Amino acid sequence: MPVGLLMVNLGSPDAPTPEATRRYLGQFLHDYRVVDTSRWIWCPILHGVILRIRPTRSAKAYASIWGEDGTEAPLVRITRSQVAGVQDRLGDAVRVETAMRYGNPSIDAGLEKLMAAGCTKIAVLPLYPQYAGATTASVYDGVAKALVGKWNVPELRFLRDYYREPAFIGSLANSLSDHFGTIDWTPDRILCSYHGLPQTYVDAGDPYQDECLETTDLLRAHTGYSETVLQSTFQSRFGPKAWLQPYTDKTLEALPEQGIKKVAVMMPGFSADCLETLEEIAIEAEETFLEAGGTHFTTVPCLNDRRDHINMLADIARNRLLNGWLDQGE
Ligand SMILES: C=CC1=C(C)c2cc3[nH]c(cc4nc(cc5[nH]c(cc1n2)c(C)c5CCC(=O)O)C(CCC(=O)O)=C4C)c(C)c3C=C
Ligand SMILES: [Fe+2]
Ligand SMILES: [Fe+2]
Repeated sequence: MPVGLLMVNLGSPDAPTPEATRRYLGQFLHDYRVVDTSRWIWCPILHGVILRIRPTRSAKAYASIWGEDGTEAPLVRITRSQVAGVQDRLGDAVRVETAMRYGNPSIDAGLEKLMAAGCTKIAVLPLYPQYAGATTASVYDGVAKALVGKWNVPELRFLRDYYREPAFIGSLANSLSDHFGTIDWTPDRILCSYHGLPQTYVDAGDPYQDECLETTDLLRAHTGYSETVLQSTFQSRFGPKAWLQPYTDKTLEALPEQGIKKVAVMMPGFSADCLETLEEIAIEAEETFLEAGGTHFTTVPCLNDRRDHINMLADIARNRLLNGWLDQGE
């Protein structure tokens, strides 16, 4: 019997339409790990305002980045490619499946496939380098929920984070130098832009901010870039509360005034390109920076299906999740 590996990312709408985006956002924004406000307060806001307005706006943004073939969102397509690469490296003893925390292919469907293939041991690899309650822990919840009511639950292992892996930091550094090989100018500043989180979540004990800042420290140590050149910022603010700072958009607006006119943005918290990297940064943030007086802007692609990234994911699956399981002749 093979052992199972479920690789999980956040998820996207099934299509870049307001209806599909409403379904996806409705599932996403009902997750307590994502929005912890009392449902007496949150549900009227969510159903009465957000799910009426945001799906149309978000669907337009999704349409601007949806692939040429139009079948799947970039995040889902890239995750499938990562899964195929990891499957290739791990061989037949491991059955690897793709899952999304929200939308499709769902965690329920991924686990069903693995169990139907006879996997009684399943490892879960959330594709988030840094832990956050809103992402990694939510995957734990999604897996637990999918097993409610099952008589025969598999043996389970989860990966919590992998930002400290030298091969992860090495892949980020390689992706940066590969990308710089494609442009004919040198950035004055490189932003490491991480998805934000409400400040209250971090105050309550979420270690996400520390793990992001440590990722940038490790990358500085690896590349030799100074604190002034390689800087951490936080993007994708949602709602009126304070989120982790400095904000990426505000930083980009302010940099040209300080004489910093050539900027590169990389996103070491995203394992695959998605709406937040391809639209918010590569389209919106570039526009913000150039309008504020910047002259050169470039977005470094996420690690996606780069060979060093896939090798790293296969290695951490083998060494930190599947260790011991593969030797048992299962
Ligand atoms: C990488 C880590 C992520 C964290 C941490 C995270 C927290 C978080 N996100 C929202 C709200 C939204 N995020 C949205 C998209 C989105 N978020 C992540 C990753 C993290 N989110 C990814 C990879 C994506 C892209 C999905 C895609 O289909 O490409 C969206 C939806 C898009 C939109 O309408 O703008 C929302 C909403 C909150 C509230 C939160 C922390 C509490
Ligand atoms: Fe609701
Ligand atoms: Fe998000």
